Amino acid sequence: MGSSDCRQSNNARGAVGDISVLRLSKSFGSEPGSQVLALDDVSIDIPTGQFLCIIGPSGCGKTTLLHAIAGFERPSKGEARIDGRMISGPGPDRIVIFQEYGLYPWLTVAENVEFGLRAKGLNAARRAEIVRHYVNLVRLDGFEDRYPHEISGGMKQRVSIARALAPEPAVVLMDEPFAALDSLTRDVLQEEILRIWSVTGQTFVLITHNVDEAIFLGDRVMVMTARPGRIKAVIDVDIARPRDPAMRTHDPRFLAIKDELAAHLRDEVALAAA
Ligand SMILES: Nc1ncnc2c1ncn2[C@@H]1O[C@H](COP(=O)(O)OP(=O)(O)OP(=O)(O)O)[C@@H](O)[C@H]1O
Repeated sequence: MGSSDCRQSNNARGAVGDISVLRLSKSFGSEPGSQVLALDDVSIDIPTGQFLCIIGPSGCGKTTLLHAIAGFERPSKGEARIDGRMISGPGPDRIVIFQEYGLYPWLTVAENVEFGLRAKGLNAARRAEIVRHYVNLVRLDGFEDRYPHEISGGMKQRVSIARALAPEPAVVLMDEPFAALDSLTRDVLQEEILRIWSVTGQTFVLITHNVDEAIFLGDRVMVMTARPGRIKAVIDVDIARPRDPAMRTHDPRFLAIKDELAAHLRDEVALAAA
């Protein structure tokens, strides 16, 4: 199965991955005095195939928003929709990739990648074909029979990416997926994720604390305020693709967006710490 086949099969399922968040608020806790307003009146549309990065101070509600889109959290007010349908729980059209790899230690690389396919009613030959494709996509050929404890952290995250993508969800939600990795591995995986996104045509939403990562990856970067999380700014990353990693130090537009983001974040981090 080639990359274009993968994109075709995504389309063939009719899973387009258009997300719409409308006036969404979320509070935690039931006692009036101890309620925490995590998200306040957040609205954003994420069209099919877009790469949106979310950045904001610690505790501002980034994960809560991602979980509302994933269907793990129900909004207190407002709504989130995918392809026009109200999100009321998790579904096969969305997948979350976490910072912790979440691999099954008793399964090999190939078996971990295959795991999400078992519920799809595919025969063993078809599953093996899909596993081969995704193992190749994350460049883990030759490591199919290794167990998680036999591979590096970067490779573990590649496995978790392959496992998440293999069932071909329309939307890929990532919560600081590279935060636990050293900076070199992180740089490599950023390029890998861009390459994968460019061939699959899926909608990607990625939370990060890293301004460079947000600009390098995103079509847009959404900056959130200190809690309660609101949208402070949504900045278009109007830099052509494919993007060269060297742009992070040289490209004037990259550096201008970085300054703009840093200014927004400085204010909010100061508020969060106050
Ligand atoms: N299940 C929960 N019960 C109570 N409070 C919660 C719950 N989940 C999140 N919160 C609170 O909601 C606020 C937002 O949390 P959230 O994890 O979404 O922030 P975040 O921006 O992802 O933070 P970080 O960058 O530190 O990961 C925080 O004050 C957090 O303590």
